Formats: sequence, structure tokens, C-alpha cells
Amino acid sequence: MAKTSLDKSKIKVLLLEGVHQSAVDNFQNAGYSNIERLTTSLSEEDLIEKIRDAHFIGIRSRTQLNERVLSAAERLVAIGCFCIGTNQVDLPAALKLGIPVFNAPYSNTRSVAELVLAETIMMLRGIPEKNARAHGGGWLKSASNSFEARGKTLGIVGYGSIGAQLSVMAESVGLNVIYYDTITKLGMGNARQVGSLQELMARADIVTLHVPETRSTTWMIGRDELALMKQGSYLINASRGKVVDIEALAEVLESGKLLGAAIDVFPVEPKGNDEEFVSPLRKFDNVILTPHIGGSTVEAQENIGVEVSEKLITFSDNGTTITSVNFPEVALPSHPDKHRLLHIHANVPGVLSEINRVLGNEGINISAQFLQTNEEVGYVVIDVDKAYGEQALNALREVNHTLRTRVLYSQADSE
Ligand SMILES: NC(=O)c1ccc[n+]([C@@H]2O[C@H](COP(=O)([O-])OP(=O)(O)OC[C@H]3O[C@@H](n4cnc5c(N)ncnc54)[C@H](O)[C@@H]3O)[C@@H](O)[C@H]2O)c1
Ligand SMILES: O=C(O)[C@H](O)COP(=O)(O)O
Repeated sequence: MAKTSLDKSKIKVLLLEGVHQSAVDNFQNAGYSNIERLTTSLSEEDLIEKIRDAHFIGIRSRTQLNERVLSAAERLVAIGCFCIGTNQVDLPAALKLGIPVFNAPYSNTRSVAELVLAETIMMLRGIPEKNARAHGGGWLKSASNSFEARGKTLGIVGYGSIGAQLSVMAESVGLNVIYYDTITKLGMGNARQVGSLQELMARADIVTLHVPETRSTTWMIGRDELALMKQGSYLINASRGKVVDIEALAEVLESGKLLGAAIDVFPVEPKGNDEEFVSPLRKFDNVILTPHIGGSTVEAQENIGVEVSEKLITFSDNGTTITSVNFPEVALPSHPDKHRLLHIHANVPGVLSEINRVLGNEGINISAQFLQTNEEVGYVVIDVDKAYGEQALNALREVNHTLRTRVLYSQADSE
């Protein structure tokens, strides 16, 4: 019988927050059967209990993998964020523990861009208030504060994948596009980059935010920035909840300065669909409130399920870390007749030579080797003759500064 690294039925895959069934199918088709899939996120204490025996964890934007949780994850081999954002994971802590993190950087880009364009048009027409009035038995037939999109200026903050895709779609309905980004970027179509956030806030009829959550974007839109916005303008946030000071936004809505807002993400979000959503924005009929569903389409979730599970399976089976968001990227071509050793170590001088020395002392010949380092860790994949799997692994465990090491046994090997 072929000997594999660790019996795949013993490898525990924990999927939270309703990760799509396509991920489960992918793991099963690759031979992994110990899969637990939950539909919600977990409290920190429950998460610590659950993650203890997991080899792989799949999360979305709600699950907080902080240092405390990660320290309890003694068997964890890799993390999959089944979404774009990775701010919910303490990436430096994961790196120091030798745990690579993967995500799906493009699979829901289109879904977010479509939603934002739709919200832009709906808000310009005053649909949220008219809809609310009709649901209450009223009839608000009026052209006042109801505008075409054509000729209005859309200001995009963060001109990355979503911002740029939105830019193209917005121009196709006649919006003029300006954008602000910390990096100089070539605009799509006729879109023009502006020199400062302040300039964008002052010039746009609709401001939409598409930045990641980082130190520089946390509370980036507060009282001062909102004060710069035009009388009768609109704000859209489908990025991260902590980018906008919600209390300050509620104040400008109350004052009538903004004609509307569309908010998909919040500083505090319910853990699941059964928990109450609390926000000072609930009282405004001219605000579209959506439960963080920018990327929640059937198409996006299915694609994300496939994409991220594939990355986790490839890492599990071959040690490949290409596209990891925190880890040195390594992909050694596969040599099915060899055993593969994976060695993750603190990035200090001399570790590779020590690895090669201990393997040499054991008389182990190296067939192929690929090392990459980043500021914290080094990751080396080594193929050795299949006579030496266990022996080589034991030798590697003795190397100073080792964080984690694994052997992937040759599929050509027989016990
Ligand atoms: N609502 C949702 O369901 C949903 C779905 C997908 C993504 N998102 C969020 O949207 C964010 C953006 O996604 P993306 O794929 O376009 O990311 P991206 O990395 O492709 O683009 C982000 C852009 O923001 C820019 N940026 C970073 N800091 C900035 C700052 N201080 N000021 C101005 N620009 C800055 C970057 O240079 C980059 O161009 C994600 O990080 C995620 O948090 C939300
Ligand atoms: O980062 C993302 O891709 C979005 O915020 C979507 O997150 P979700 O998977 O929790 O909907």
C-alpha cells in the first residue's frame, strides 16, 4: 500500500462561517474526509477549543485568529481565508509560528463592484426612502433629489482590484471617475487620479471606499473628512467597518448634508444571522444597510470555495506556498519517486548550511532543494531519496531555529 505523509482521514479540516460546499467537495475529492463545516463564526473560547486539533482552518471575514487563538492551534498547518480580506488574522503571529495563510484575492471582486454601482444608481434616485415609504403604505412620487448617474462624479478611495473594476463599469453608465490611492496608478478609461484624499472628498458626488483595513485606513473617514464632502453627496462603504467613524457619519446624515449612504460593513458585526444588528444608522431611511454581503453571491462563494481549498490541498500535498499572503513563496517541481521534506525555521544566518550538514552526516543525498526567506522565516523544501524519509525528518528536527518540519512520503513508496 502506498505510504502517505499522514493518513488523510486523520487530517482535520475545520471550515467556519458557511464556507461554500465547493470547498468540502474539493477536499473530499482530494482524499480528505475529516471535515467539519459550521455555518457561523465562534466566540474566542469556542474557537480555541475547536482549533486545538485542526490541521487546516477555513474562515471568512468574521473569525478573529489572534495570537492567543493561534497559540492554541498546536497542529495547525495552514489557514485559508475564504475571502479577500486577511485583516482578521494576526499575520505576523501566524508567520512566527510557521503557519502560511492563503486567501482568494479576486474571486468576489466583480460581486462587490456590481453592488456598489447598483447602490450608486439607487441612491441617486432616492430609492431607499421611496421604498421605505411605500412599505409603510405611503407614496413618494417626486423628482426632487432624484438624479441621473450620467455626468456625476464618482470618487473611488483605493484603486485596487475592486476600485479599478468599478471604475470601468461606472464609466459605462456615464459617471466621471476620480480616484485616490497611496500608490500612483494608471487609471482605467478616462478615470483620473487625484493627489489627496481631501481633494477627492471635496470633488466627488459619490464617495466609495475600497481600501483594506490597515493602520493607515482605520477610522480614515471621520468628522474632518465628512465635513469636506459636497452638500447633497453620498457615501458608500463596502470595504471594512473600521474605515468609517459611524457616529460621525450618523451626525452628517442627521444634518442633511449627505443625501444618503450605503454601508455593508460595520465596526462590530453580528456573529451570525440570529444575532441582533445594532447600529446608529438603523433609523435612517436614506441609508442602505446590508449585512456584509458585498462578496456574497453564489458565483463568488463557489469560486472562492474552489480557489482557497485548492491552495490548502496543494500546500498539504506538495508543500507549495505560492500566493500565500504571509509566507515565503516556494514551489518545487514534484518528484514522485522521492520523499519531500518541508522545513520552516526562523530566518537567521546559517540554518540552511546546518540543514545540509545534518543531512550529509546521515549520508542523505539531496535530489532537489528550494529555499525562500522573508524577514521572519525561512522555508525550504528538500527532495531526498525515498530510503531516508523518517531518518531525514529526525535529523531536521535537531536543527537549531526549527519552527515546524514535515515529511511528504513518496507516492511511489510501498510499506
Ligand atoms: N464588503 C465585502 O463583502 C468585501 C468583499 C471583498 C473585499 N472587501 C474589502 O475590500 C478591500 C479592497 O479589496 P481589493 O480586492 O480591491 O483590494 P486591493 O488590495 O486590490 O486594493 C486596495 C487598494 O487600496 C489602496 N490603499 C491602501 N491603503 C490606502 C490608503 N491609506 N489610502 C488610499 N488607498 C489605499 C492600495 O494601494 C490598493 O490599490 C479588501 O481589503 C476587503 O477588506 C469587502
Ligand atoms: O474580504 C472579503 O472578501 C469580504 O469582506 C467578504 O467577506 P465574507 O466572506 O465574510 O463575506
